[in-house]
Amino acid sequence: MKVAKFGGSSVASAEKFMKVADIVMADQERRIVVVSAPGKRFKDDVKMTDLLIALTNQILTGNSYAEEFKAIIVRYKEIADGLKIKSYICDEIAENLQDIIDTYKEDANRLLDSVKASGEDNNARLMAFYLQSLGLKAQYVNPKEAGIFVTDEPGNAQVLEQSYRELANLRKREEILVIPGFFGYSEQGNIVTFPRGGSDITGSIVAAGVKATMYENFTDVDSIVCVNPTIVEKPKDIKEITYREMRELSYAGFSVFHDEALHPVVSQKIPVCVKNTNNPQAPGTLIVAERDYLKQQVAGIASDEGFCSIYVSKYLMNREIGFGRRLLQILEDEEISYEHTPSGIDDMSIILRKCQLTNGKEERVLERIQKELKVDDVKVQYGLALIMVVGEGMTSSVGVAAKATNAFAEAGVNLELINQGSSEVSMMFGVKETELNKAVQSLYKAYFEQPVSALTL
Ligand SMILES: Nc1ncnc2c1ncn2[C@@H]1O[C@H](COP(=O)(O)OP(=O)(O)O)[C@@H](O)[C@H]1O
Ligand SMILES: N[C@@H](CC(=O)OP(=O)(O)O)C(=O)O
Repeated sequence: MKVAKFGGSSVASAEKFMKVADIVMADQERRIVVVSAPGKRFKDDVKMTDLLIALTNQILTGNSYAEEFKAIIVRYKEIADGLKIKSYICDEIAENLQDIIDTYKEDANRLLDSVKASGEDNNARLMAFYLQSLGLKAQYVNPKEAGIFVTDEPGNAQVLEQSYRELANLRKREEILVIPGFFGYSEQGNIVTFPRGGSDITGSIVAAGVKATMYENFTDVDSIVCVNPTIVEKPKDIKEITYREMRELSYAGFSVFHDEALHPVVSQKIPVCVKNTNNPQAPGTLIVAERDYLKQQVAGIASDEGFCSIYVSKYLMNREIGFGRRLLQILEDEEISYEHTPSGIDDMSIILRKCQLTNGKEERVLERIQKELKVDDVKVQYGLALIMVVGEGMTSSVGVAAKATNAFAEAGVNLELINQGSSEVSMMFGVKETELNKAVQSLYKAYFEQPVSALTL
């Protein structure tokens, strides 16, 4: 049994729905289909989830939401009309959305989560209806009925273990089951969404629950490529990659697959295959437990902008017991999450996304660090980009790090920070945002265009 998840780009229009149906019909093993809300049809299009967020904002600010509501229904209607399926389904979608608004309009968090979830929910109903219209024995299954139970944190759900037991029952069902991605139900009975891009997570949970032989993740590219394709032209495809490598790369910038979508399938070693809805014959990228890394130690180079660093220095910091804890406590008090904390004898830096320091948090944090920790210096440096070089073979190989530093030197890029050691499969580098492209291009050349020369220990 295979679980096939179709991302927003694969269900964005009637034409894409038809491709999905062909893919489902081409393999009898594809028994469970997980769908996202309609995504972008062209570069500047707006995803359904963003339309739904805009609708919620209008409601919460007390403004008229008629226009936003209409735009949502029009998107579904265009799909339904293109598929020549009965238009009453769109009336049902409109009623369902209005019900959600009326029920939750006094509770901002619940309203937002329920409205966002309706994007996938209504799309799954539409998909099931379409597959039925083609004569397939297909059935929409709500996540509550399927048994997807999650923590009660709006917009940030995590799966509860009991879900896997419940989901196992789906194996007995004979129909093609269509499940909406992106949300589950809390034990309190609330609809709760995963973080953005979370339909990948639903697909993985369902695959683990039914003990699928394969989790197929359909998107709009033939395979995952080893570096951001907007920085390097036509980079190499990744044919095979391990769960650990993929998680690191996803977290550090490969937005094609959600980093939290690996954990559920890892313990059962269910292979994940990322494939193209527009070219399903292409083999795609296989994500597995182990790979032969001797031929290619580095699997990929991920990068992302928008970071900053809080630099703190104090003479004899190393001897001050509890300094690190008190520093991080200040961040915790402000609900700031950080990424890395490289440190020296008298210095420590905290690397975080710059969006974490908005709404006066920067001023408050700096003041408290200065006052409570009596530091010699504290400052924030903006414009930082992080690059993550990831590969299973790296820690057991000589010369992999040297290749990176040589590549930075050749590109004339100054390294702001290096962090290696905590992770067995990655090395992290910080550079100025303005130097990011040069740095990544040079690293790509070093790791993917030159013959493997590192010695294996
Ligand atoms: N390393 C990468 N390899 C392939 N695609 C990538 C990579 N990094 C980012 N992407 C982008 O991810 C997109 C697919 O992800 P996403 O838009 O979330 O798809 P979906 O709508 O199917 O969920 C691709 O179109 C591509 O632009
Ligand atoms: N629709 C949600 C969830 C999701 O996974 O979407 P996509 O498959 O388009 O990444 C979002 O936009 O975040």
